[in-house]
Amino acid sequence: MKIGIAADHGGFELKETLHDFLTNLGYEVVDYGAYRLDSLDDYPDLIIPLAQAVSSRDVERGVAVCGSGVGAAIVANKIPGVRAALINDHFSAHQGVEDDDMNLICLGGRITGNRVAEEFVQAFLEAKFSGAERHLRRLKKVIELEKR
Ligand SMILES: O=C(CO)[C@H](O)[C@H](O)COP(=O)(O)O
Repeated sequence: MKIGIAADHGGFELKETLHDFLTNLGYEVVDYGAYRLDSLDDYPDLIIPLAQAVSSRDVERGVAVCGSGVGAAIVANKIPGVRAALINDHFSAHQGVEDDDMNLICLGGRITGNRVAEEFVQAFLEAKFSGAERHLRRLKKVIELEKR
């Protein structure tokens, strides 16, 4: 599975940790930056290219990190086809995929510790959309909203 990853300075160190973690698990990781710690970088400049890659299916899923994960989630969800969520618990990391077909996970580099973040990301990547009729019905309504 090809995974995209991106972070601003608030998430840079966690992104580097997750990049190594995912590579060691055998995922192909595409890094959309930042490529160095720069306290003046702006999360939209890093997260938008990642979200576009998820939307165009250049990568199958995305991992976005900023200081809180909030800005990353806000901007990623502006890109049609992206279903992003800020994740702070293990249940939502997989349930968001199983029920809602979440395709981009957002994390707070200033909130979530490295090992916990690794567990969240692994749960996210190993989860699959259930395809249950009620979830498909709701997903179709979300997709319809994007077309308005
Ligand atoms: O979490 C974030 C957005 O949601 C940013 O990483 C955070 O706002 C950056 O703050 P600063 O420029 O003060 O380091």
